[in-house]
Amino acid sequence: MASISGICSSSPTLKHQKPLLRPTASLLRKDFVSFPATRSKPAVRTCFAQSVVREISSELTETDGALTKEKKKVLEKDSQALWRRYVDWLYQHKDLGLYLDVSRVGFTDEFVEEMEPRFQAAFKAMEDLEKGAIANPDEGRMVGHYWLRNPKLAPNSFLRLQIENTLEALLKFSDDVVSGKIKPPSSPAGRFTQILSVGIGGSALGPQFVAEALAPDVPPLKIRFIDNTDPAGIDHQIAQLGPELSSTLVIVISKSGGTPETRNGLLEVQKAFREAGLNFAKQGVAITQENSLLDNTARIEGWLARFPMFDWVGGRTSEMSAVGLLPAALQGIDIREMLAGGLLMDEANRTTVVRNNPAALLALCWYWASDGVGSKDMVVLPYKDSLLLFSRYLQQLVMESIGKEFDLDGNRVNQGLTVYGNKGSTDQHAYIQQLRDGVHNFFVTFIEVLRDRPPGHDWELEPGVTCGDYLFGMLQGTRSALYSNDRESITVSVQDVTPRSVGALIALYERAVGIYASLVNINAYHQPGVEAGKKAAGEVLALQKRVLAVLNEASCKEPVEPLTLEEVADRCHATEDIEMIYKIIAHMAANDRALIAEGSCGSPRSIKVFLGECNVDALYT
Ligand SMILES: O=P(O)(O)OC[C@H]1O[C@](O)(CO)[C@@H](O)[C@@H]1O
Repeated sequence: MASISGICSSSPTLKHQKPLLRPTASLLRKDFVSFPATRSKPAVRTCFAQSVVREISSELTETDGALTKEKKKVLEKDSQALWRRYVDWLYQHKDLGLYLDVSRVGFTDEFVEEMEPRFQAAFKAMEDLEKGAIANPDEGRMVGHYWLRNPKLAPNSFLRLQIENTLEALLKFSDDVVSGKIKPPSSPAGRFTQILSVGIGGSALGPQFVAEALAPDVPPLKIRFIDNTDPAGIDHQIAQLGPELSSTLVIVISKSGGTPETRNGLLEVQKAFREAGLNFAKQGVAITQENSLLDNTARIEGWLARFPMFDWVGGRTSEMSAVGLLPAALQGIDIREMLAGGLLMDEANRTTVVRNNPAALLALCWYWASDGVGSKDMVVLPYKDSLLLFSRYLQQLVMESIGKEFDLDGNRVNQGLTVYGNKGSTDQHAYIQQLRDGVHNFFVTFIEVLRDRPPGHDWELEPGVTCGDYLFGMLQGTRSALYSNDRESITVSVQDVTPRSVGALIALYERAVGIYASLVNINAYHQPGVEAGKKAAGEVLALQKRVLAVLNEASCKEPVEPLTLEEVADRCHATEDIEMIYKIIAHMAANDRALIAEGSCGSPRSIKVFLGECNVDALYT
């Protein structure tokens, strides 16, 4: 007898598949009648390059020496043309100290002109959204994250007061926790020292990004995250807390209040509290929609505090709601400054002049670079360690918003914009080789931070050069190297990583996503595709329960009746799910679930399986 220790058979090697041709892309182009086929970006960019090439060929008639000289002259001309483009298109927000350089994206004036009606429609849609239109038609919801930083914009005084009161309440709660006025019941520390945030997706990514970007080196409360239903990951977080569990404020975040991963995280943490003899309720905080399962649990169990997540704020745009603001405030981050940065950026994004509207400029570049169908990926490269998680945060914001099967008119479009990235210059030693020389399927967004270190801390590690100068040089060098090989890039520059600039960056991308969604005519604010995976996961767990019941029945027989996989599937009335049944059994066997299998795990057909013990009670339930 052998217990199966996992899925032993090697999975079939996936044949390399050619990327799907994009019927939708050509469809879209056809639909877009004002867009002649000649619009194609490579042609236009060649055009820009060709003017230089023409100059080269007319001048390269001399000897080798003269040729070199002429080449140099031409290169200067090229750089001057680039410089003109840089200056012409550079966007600057003076108050925020934020710059947006789109000069290394090759859109033409004609393209901008042709896109103008679409932009005006997008601006109008955004205006309506801010006034409270049902901008998420599938879910019949308003979309109000812009009101969070300017409650006066909310369409009625009830919503305005909800926002203002929540902000006041969470600031007061945070002050009381940090000052020790609100304290854990049985901690030797006498005050909360740690936060354990339990949440997933939009209920984790914003707080994670902001903590990494802005938390001081010695925050009043340190933060950790449980953002998965991986038991080993959860154990690790709890183990790392050790005795400080008694001074840990557990913030459970879930808009719906019913996300399984978050529920599991909560149950695991509550178990750890019980085992440590601690009263979870006195250390638990819920951030969720009113009357959700989580809200009701927290209310009935008498948790320390509850804060609302509003119906009209989506998970991926919730960083400036209680979801992001409470953990940030508890870490000593100035959340009013974050909101101020968001507000200033929102104001800038309300102009209907594309070249003066930073979010529209981003959307313009995305459309140009990816042909409005996601034909190229967006690589996000912040050259600053503290912005490491910005790319991961943007991944959800952009991909969950833009990745849609249908457009607003019900046409199948399979839209998307793939986002990935990590940080520079680290990634120069990982995948930038491919970006420069390999498959041309991306455009880059550099995030540049001008300030290297706080004033007074810098030093020259070689004459005239600091460590930060190297980082700067790496960014500029990579930007140039990519451009010289026809790879497009956007550069967003901020003076420093501050609550204000981070708030502005979040607001910039939230708006860019909204505008881009309008340009490609999709609903950015729902996520129907995620439901399919959740539903399928639920079905797997339901099948597992049936498998266990069948095995239990056979194992309670005298003598025990080992079953083949076919027999299990048959008795579960799930012959079509035999592969899944094999996987369920293999997974249970790998986890000491009193399951015994005979046969070779490499040949599933030979396996016979039964339970190590019979649960008589379960037979009759
Ligand atoms: O906050 P909730 O309801 O737990 O949802 C978590 C995440 O799950 C999703 O609904 C789907 O991934 C995201 O949109 C959301 O941010």
